[in-house]
Amino acid sequence: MTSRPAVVLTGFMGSGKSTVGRALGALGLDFVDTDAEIERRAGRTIPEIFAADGEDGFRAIEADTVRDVLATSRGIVALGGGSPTVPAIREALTGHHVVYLEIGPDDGYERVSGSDRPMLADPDPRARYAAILASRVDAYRAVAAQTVDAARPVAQIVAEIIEGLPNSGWTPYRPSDAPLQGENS
Ligand SMILES: Nc1ncnc2c1ncn2[C@@H]1O[C@H](COP(=O)(O)OP(=O)(O)O)[C@@H](O)[C@H]1O
Ligand SMILES: O=C(O)C1=C[C@@H](OP(=O)(O)O)[C@@H](O)[C@H](O)C1
Ligand SMILES: [Mg+2]
Repeated sequence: MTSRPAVVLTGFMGSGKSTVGRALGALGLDFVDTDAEIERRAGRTIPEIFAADGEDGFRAIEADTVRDVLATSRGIVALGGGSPTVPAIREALTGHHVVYLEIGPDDGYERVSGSDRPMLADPDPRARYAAILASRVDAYRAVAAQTVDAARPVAQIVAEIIEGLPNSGWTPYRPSDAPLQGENS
């Protein structure tokens, strides 16, 4: 049993951190989405937190929550897209198996357009999406141990992440691992 999360997912909004994290977790580990954990702790939605406390207020809650989750999770953790921009979170990510789900501005925007993500509340959300993504790419790469092309089906992304796990990492349960009846007789 590792003493850390098996996988920590980073990447921009729409790269599929929450979706891929859930799919990885379904293979046999706990899954924590730090945004969901923020909402649970605050008793407010992320748009409500941004509206009341601004982005700085949200980042402060995010820093506390992510640090706690990294210290306690032994499973799959999906971060919010802005986590690697927060110095305290970057520091806390040191030594973790961080996987960067890489998505381009067109593919990524198609997935989140029309959502209520507060960072995209702008008269030109497509341009804002591209601008924030460009400003964060270096931060994602800096924290990542593995980079995966996220513009592909979820099953392929999951398979590539499993292949990239360090030896000491989690070995997912696959039904094909189970001995066939009568195999050893
Ligand atoms: N690999 C994928 N292929 C197609 N659609 C995807 C993929 N990954 C995520 N999505 C869809 O994109 C949207 C955003 O995904 P989500 O997991 O919330 O991203 P993130 O947590 O990185 O912001 C969701 O509607 C989800 O179903
Ligand atoms: O990129 C960002 O700054 C944010 C991304 C969101 O998470 P997802 O990346 O899961 O959409 C959420 O944490 C918040 O709205 C801020
Ligand atoms: Mg998410």
